[in-house]
Amino acid sequence: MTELLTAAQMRAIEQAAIASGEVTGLELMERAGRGVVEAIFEEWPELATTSHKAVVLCGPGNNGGDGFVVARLLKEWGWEVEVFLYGDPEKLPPDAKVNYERWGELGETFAFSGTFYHPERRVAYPDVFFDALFGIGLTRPVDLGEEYADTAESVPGDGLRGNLRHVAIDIPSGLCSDSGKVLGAPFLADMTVTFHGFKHGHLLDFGPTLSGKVICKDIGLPAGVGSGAFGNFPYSDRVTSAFDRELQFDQVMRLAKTRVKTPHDDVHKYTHGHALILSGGPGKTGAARLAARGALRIGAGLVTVGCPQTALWEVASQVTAIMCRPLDGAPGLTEALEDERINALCLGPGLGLGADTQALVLAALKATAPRGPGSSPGQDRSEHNPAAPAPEPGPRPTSTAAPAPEPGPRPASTTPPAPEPGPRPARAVVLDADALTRFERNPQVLFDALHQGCVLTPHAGEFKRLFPDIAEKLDAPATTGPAYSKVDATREAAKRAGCTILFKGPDTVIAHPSGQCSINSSAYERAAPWLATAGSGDVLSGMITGLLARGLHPFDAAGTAAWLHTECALSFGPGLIAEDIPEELPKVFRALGL
Ligand SMILES: NC(=O)C1=CN([C@@H]2O[C@H](COP(=O)(O)OP(=O)(O)OC[C@H]3O[C@@H](n4cnc5c(N)ncnc54)[C@H](O)[C@@H]3O)[C@@H](O)[C@H]2O)[C@@H](O)CC1
Ligand SMILES: Nc1ncnc2c1ncn2[C@@H]1O[C@H](COP(=O)(O)OP(=O)(O)O)[C@@H](O)[C@H]1O
Ligand SMILES: [K+]
Repeated sequence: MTELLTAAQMRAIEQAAIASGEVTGLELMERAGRGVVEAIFEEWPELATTSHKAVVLCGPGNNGGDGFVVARLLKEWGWEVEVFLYGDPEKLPPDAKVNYERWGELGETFAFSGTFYHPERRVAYPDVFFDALFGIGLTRPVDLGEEYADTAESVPGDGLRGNLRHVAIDIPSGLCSDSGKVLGAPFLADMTVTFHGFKHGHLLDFGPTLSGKVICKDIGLPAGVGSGAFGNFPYSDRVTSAFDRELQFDQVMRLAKTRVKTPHDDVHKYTHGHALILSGGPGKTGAARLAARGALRIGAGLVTVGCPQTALWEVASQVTAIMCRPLDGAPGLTEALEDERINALCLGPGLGLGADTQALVLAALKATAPRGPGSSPGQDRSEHNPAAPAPEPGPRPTSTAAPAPEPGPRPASTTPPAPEPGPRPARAVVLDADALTRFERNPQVLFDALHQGCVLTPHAGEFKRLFPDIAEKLDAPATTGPAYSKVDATREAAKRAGCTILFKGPDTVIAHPSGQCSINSSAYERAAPWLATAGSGDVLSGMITGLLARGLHPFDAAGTAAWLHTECALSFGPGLIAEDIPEELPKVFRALGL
């Protein structure tokens, strides 16, 4: 599992390292520049063999300083290098100034004021264009004139680029490192070389589109924000992601191994939980059937579709391993839930927007709310307190399988596993689609009934209906950096709702009211745009429900299901329809060695 950094966290880590006396800012800058050169030679080995040409556009801060280091190293390697500086050399911060001067012993720096034209310009057709304009210090929109915009934004293959490779240092200029939003004219990179850790902005929103491919170079800072040596941020401030397919032996993998597979011989189906998926009426049962298939394939011991009597034959004629039962309205649901073995519910897909849906949701939440002192609905709606210690793992529900022993050795992780964000009640509920939209007029009614065993899975439209003020902040065009991000929005929503929220999209963000947060990125090597197909969200809801039935904590269930959902899409490939997702799970499990 990779930990992602905000600009402020990156600065705090750097400053702590510098203050400790172990490293200087100048050394870090040298390593950063060296990392960029290494990365381009690794990516394009042909660049390392013969002399090539580069243009480096440096900005007024330390990102510009990295650019001067790159210029010097390439010149020493025998390249022709042309350097432009946007800003006043006298005002460069100290480390950048030193590197400006070091470069000055090898070559000239041309002032960039909106044009790359210069009478003495020598490098007519560069092989690499380096963007060292702005990094994590971008505070306002980039506006450097049309010539810059043309150079920065030209799309690969449009004839302007030819063999010219665009390389962004740390983060493409114009991309907000915390939110992935665009501030002014953005730089469109073929490759971005970042340092120490990926930034939120590499994964969110426009981040993947603008970054091209992100390579992270170690610059000798202490490993991982969770290491405790420096940047010892509380869990409530951390964001993790398993976006790199080679990082499979991470927390997601461990969870999948220990919880999806149970290595005991004496288990029976009820030890794997019983999921109940509620369906809409005749002609509207497909979504619930998709969810049910997801729940069963991911490992729930039993899955029942509860539907109105009028839809019973429609459901019964199309399911086999999945059971179905008539279940009319809230009284019917309350009665069904007298069977305490039902430990996970899913409401929303195909449920419709009638009054019944609201009553069903409220009945489900009432019947599943944890009982006993200190466990009333909304108990997780705690105030965000970065100084608070990480929450202790809570007890597991008794009706589920005992956790399996840790799997065998795994590659060294940069961080210790995160503690679980508080206890979960014995019964958990996933609310999706119509179960969310039904509360558009009065979300507070829903929030008052939610409890910490719930997971809400809105897409952007549903999110806006429940959290219009938060969505407005998120959707507002960025005017300053760091801008409000999908991570900020999902965390704020989770705190307000008092439960786990999985905010869907290619950059799915999962947040718990404690602040714990992860991003399931379907970008870069995990890009699977064919997941945007009717019903794929229904399957995801079912997969989360299945993992909840297996006893996972809502935050873990949501993250693990989202990750597996993307894995299924990658494994199947283009042409996928929602029905294919659950059917691909066995193959994905096998590939994971389960
Ligand atoms: N501090 C360190 O020790 C290290 C920093 N490194 C580099 O330093 C970068 C961060 O440096 P800085 O904090 O100096 O920030 P940046 O270099 O990203 O930019 C900050 C400067 O740009 C100006 N600025 C911001 N947005 C602007 C806009 N739209 N138009 C015009 N000017 C604008 C600011 O006023 C400030 O002068 C990182 O991204 C990384 O590349 C690396 O060398 C690693 C070590
Ligand atoms: N471009 C994309 N790349 C990867 N996954 C995507 C993309 N767009 C949407 N998804 C995922 O596809 C699913 C769609 O869910 P949803 O919008 O609820 O659709 P439906 O209601 O048809 O089931 C979500 O899991 C979402 O994260
Ligand atoms: K940059």
